[in-house]
Amino acid sequence: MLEVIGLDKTYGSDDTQVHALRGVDFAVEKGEFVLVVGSSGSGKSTLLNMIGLLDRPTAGKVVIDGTDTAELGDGEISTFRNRKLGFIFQFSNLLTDLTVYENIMLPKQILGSSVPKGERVEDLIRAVGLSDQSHRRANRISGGQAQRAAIARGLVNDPAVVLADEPTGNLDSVTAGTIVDLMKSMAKKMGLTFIIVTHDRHQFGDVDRVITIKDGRAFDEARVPA
Ligand SMILES: Nc1ncnc2c1ncn2[C@@H]1O[C@H](COP(=O)(O)OP(=O)(O)OP(=O)(O)O)[C@@H](O)[C@H]1O
Repeated sequence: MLEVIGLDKTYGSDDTQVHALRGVDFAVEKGEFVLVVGSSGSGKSTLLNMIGLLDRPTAGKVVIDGTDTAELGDGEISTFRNRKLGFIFQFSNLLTDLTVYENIMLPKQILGSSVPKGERVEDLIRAVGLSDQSHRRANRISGGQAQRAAIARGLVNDPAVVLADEPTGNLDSVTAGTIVDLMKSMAKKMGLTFIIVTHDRHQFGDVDRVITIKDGRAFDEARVPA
């Protein structure tokens, strides 16, 4: 489903170079629920940005659902990203003038799916527990409800891989727990592959895999060098 091969990322020019990723290799199977952890500045967001095709690596490649994304031109990348990837951020980033329903529909509209599959969207909204909020404006709902809407928006195009950067980082611990439960249940129900960057590994309980980033290198949980 996802292969990260020899991924390297260097920021800046000669005198001020930061080598953020150094030969990162791993593969994730369909349906895996994976956490990416590591101390501040270790390279987690850089890795997520490369997998999310928001930035290009200096070397190496990312293969998503059989497509070598290094081969995609700049024009093809955004369509591929909208079709294959779902994003959930720390802040829900909803458009406050739109309703919950309209926010959730946005990725579908960007993709230009000619007729919105209304019924499936309704199912999704029900599954995230927002049926009675879907016609409220996004600025009239709570932080937890906004993150539920952001999850639905991230899943609406039935992505091959869902990428989440600190999805519980802005929530109190009780609400964060409900959001973790929701992501896990949606992953199971829809057979989705999740890759989640978090500072709070324990909030997530049992997961399929934990990848630790240390100084730009990736390690499986049991093998992180001291
Ligand atoms: N756009 C950029 N330009 C230059 N350096 C950058 C850029 N983005 C990240 N870096 C540097 O790359 C390294 C890795 O940063 P990154 O944001 O990936 O770490 P992180 O593990 O996500 O950190 P945090 O947990 O604090 O968000 C850091 O040294 C950072 O300063």
